[in-house]
Amino acid sequence: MTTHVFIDGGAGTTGIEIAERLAGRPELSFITLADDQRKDAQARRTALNDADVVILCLPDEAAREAVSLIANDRTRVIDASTAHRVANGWTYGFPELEPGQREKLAATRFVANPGCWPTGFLALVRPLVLAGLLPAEWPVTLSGASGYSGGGKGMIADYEGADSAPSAFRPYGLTLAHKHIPEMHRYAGLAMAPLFAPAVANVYRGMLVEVPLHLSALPGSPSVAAVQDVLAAAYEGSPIVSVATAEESAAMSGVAIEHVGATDRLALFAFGNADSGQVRLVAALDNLGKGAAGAAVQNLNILAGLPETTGLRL
Ligand SMILES: NC(=O)C1=CN([C@@H]2O[C@H](COP(=O)(O)OP(=O)(O)OC[C@H]3O[C@@H](n4cnc5c(N)ncnc54)[C@H](OP(=O)(O)O)[C@@H]3O)[C@@H](O)[C@H]2O)C=CC1
Ligand SMILES: CC(=O)N[C@@H](CCC(=O)OP(=O)(O)O)C(=O)O
Repeated sequence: MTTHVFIDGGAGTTGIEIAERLAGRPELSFITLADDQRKDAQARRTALNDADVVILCLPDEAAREAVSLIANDRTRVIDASTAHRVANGWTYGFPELEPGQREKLAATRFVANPGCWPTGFLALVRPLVLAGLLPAEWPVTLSGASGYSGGGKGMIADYEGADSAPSAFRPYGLTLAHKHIPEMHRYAGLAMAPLFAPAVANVYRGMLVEVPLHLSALPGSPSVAAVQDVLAAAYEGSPIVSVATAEESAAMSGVAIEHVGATDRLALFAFGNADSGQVRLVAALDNLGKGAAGAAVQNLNILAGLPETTGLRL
């Protein structure tokens, strides 16, 4: 059976990446709009209602509008924006979040694709909370750097425009109220919202997310090896998420923002020091891969009952 797919916002950075991943898949057919129709509400309404699955690659307001234009009880939605990530009636599109999440996604009509930063953060922190190694009450901080394509067409123009003079490394989110905090707070299962210190780097794509922890101050003073074991067990057998072994991490002198390249992989590390009882948890991903388009395609596969990695760049 053919699944009819409409990518609303298909001319944008994430939409183009998704279309590239879906091209040539015989089990899918695509509804497309001419360039002069892609922001026309009537044309979008028709496409949104004709599709079996729509993937929204739009600013938040346009994503909310798209959902309001759906007037049937059949079309399923994968929203790449921030609009519905903590909204009632939506299922968070991170299948690796915890046991059972994949099954919830397979059964839902409305999927909220995670933000790129939360993807790295939740992959590192959620298993530790579930295992009881990190108490829910613990104050957690994350920092990191993103490629500038994370800011979509607008930020790409800022970095690549003829008159632009981009900074090599630029911390932002300085009001400590970044739009990704609510989803990180909720889905990590933390009592306190994490303190988030993001930065944008002068590279097109790629992302590093880091969570430092004083293990010696945690209840029971868990070892670096215990952290490593929990992460390895959480993603054992995953074709997408990898956890470097202690030996692999010990042999590394750094992690590049380009570590996974333009793929849909998510690579996790626990760099620790047993003497100091400290660990730096690091996630490396492509903000446009597992951070956006790869996750949307993974979710589409789950909704359609297809092998989860079909079309992914691994
Ligand atoms: N870039 C990333 O790394 C990630 C992005 N996301 C999210 O995905 C969504 C898309 O982001 P991104 O692709 O980066 O953004 P872009 O700015 O690159 O693309 C957005 C697209 O939406 C189009 N658009 C805007 N308003 C409307 C409308 N009313 N009707 C139809 N089309 C419209 C734009 O048109 P036009 O071309 O004319 O401007 C553009 O093509 C956002 O919500 C973003 O936050 C999520 C995770 C990561
Ligand atoms: C570098 C940069 O600006 N990145 C974006 C996040 C991109 C992303 O994850 O998209 P959503 O906006 O859909 O969550 C930001 O921090 O707002």
